[in-house]
Amino acid sequence: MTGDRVDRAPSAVLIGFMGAGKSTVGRILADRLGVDFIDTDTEIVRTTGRSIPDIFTTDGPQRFREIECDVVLGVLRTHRGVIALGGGAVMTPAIESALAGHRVIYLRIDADAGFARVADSDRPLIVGDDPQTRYADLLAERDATYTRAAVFTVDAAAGDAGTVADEILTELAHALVGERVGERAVNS
Ligand SMILES: Nc1ncnc2c1ncn2[C@@H]1O[C@H](COP(=O)(O)OP(=O)(O)OP(=O)(O)O)[C@@H](O)[C@H]1O
Ligand SMILES: O=C(O)C1=C[C@@H](O)[C@@H](O)[C@H](O)C1
Ligand SMILES: [Mg+2]
Repeated sequence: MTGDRVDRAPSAVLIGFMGAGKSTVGRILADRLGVDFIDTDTEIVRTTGRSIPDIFTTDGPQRFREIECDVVLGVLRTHRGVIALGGGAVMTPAIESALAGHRVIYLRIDADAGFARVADSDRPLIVGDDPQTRYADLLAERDATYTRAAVFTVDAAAGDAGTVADEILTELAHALVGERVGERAVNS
């Protein structure tokens, strides 16, 4: 990354499956870095004036992904703080491509721990018959994409949300040193 790139990029982008803690940890991370936090799911609700379950059930998953893509690409262009992406955002190829070169962090959760965190929620992809199997299948389908899109992976069940945020801070410090070394090599 050049110096200009670092100045204009978000500080960090959190990705991972439903319940990994992107929204919760992202807010703490932003606070500790002293930067703003934005959650693209919240941004979708704010800009459409509708709930995510409503968009999914009324307009369908494809329309949700189109809205999500517009929101995420816009946020990546303009936000300088920490960004938490919706759990399925990276599965849209245009979003995965747009993440290249950013400090993308995969919060990895296993299926049992992750499902326990979201079982009582209204997340539209885990309603209906046998949501636990659906959760595990979808996570297995997506894991390789999350891993590929990320600069590093953090265990989302390493401790409470503050502990996970601290893990990320440690890894980010290493990544930043790598970026600075890369910059010096480019500029020398
Ligand atoms: N490290 C943690 N330990 C225990 N519980 C956690 C941890 N991180 C998050 N949680 C809890 O798990 C639940 C889901 O967290 P959160 O909404 O942040 O996940 P998410 O990754 O943003 O999910 P989604 O993709 O659906 O937006 C919340 O109740 C949150 O308090
Ligand atoms: O994993 C997913 O596909 C989703 C996760 C949530 O963050 C929301 O973006 C929505 O419920 C879809
Ligand atoms: Mg979230």
